[in-house]
Amino acid sequence: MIDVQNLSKQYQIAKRDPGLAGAVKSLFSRKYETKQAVQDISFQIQKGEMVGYIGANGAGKSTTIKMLSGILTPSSGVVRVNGIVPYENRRRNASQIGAVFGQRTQLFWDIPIRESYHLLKHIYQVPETEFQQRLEMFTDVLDLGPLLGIPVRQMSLGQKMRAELAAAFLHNPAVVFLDEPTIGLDVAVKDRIRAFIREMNRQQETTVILTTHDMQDIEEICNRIIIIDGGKILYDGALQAIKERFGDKRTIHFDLEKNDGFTIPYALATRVEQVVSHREAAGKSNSISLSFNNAEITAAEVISEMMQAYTIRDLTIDEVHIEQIVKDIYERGL
Ligand SMILES: Nc1ncnc2c1ncn2[C@@H]1O[C@H](COP(=O)(O)OP(=O)(O)OP(=O)(O)O)[C@@H](O)[C@H]1O
Repeated sequence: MIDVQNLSKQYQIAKRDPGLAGAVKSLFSRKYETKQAVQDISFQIQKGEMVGYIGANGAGKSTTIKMLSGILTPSSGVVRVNGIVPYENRRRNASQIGAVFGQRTQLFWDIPIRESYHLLKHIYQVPETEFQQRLEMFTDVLDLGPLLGIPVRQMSLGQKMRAELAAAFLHNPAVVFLDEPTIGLDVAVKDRIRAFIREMNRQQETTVILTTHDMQDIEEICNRIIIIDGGKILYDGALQAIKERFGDKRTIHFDLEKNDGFTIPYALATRVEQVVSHREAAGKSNSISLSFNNAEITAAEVISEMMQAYTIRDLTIDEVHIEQIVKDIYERGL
């Protein structure tokens, strides 16, 4: 379905000296520097796969997706989506792909979304009965009923995102690119969106490429992940395999009675690491999170040592999250 071979993309960035003098100088002689955004990546994605394309900010995710959707032309390498070279056949490629790009909308801003859907039906030449069936199913799964008569302009972020997803799938594309489809949404809307994506994949075998920083999205939707860093592929494989490989990682969150100058108990010092979890980040000052490898030390041992050194009010043990795994890979390599 998707074939990417030795794909690279460099951007030319105009360089300018600071200040007014620099601005004037740049009018006469421009200097450029090259930014290597994507560097010699290759992968194949089969029909019906749901792949998480993940990496830190600036890793090269959007650049790759833009090349797959035909918005950008690669500097070198080959891309084929269903046999089509996207940037050479943008129109043909557009009919077989759907996309949701974070904050951007493909719906008409000022007209009720029902009308936008009808326009998309004409643009993509979707037969009437198929259109009606699909719209009915989308309305049901995405709870669009109360929104059909409203323009995007008047919608909340969660409502807009549901409307966008329906638009992306309306012409039953073979491949859908989803860029942060659940960002900033509440848990109920996230659930609905994830269920919708899974349902479309189940019914239509839609191939889905998902870029997200939300690891829950990945865990609930994808069975394969590609991790990109500095424009290069760091890992490409089953989500489960990487979880098993790094699955010995555990984190325990302790709620301490007092926390004036916490230090890791001596017996644990070389085997556990203090990490900043969302609790500490949220300012829960008596919270301490310790991360360790279960193959080196058991949770029971960590808890026992902590209980000897501190008065503990409560504790929770975290499951292995792919987010932590990815962070580890970034920091320490595979
Ligand atoms: N139009 C552009 N001109 C110059 N450099 C660019 C351009 N677009 C992206 N870059 C650079 O290329 C690199 C990869 O950017 P890209 O947008 O693909 O990253 P990303 O993984 O999608 O990041 P994010 O998670 O922040 O969206 C970054 O260093 C970025 O600064």
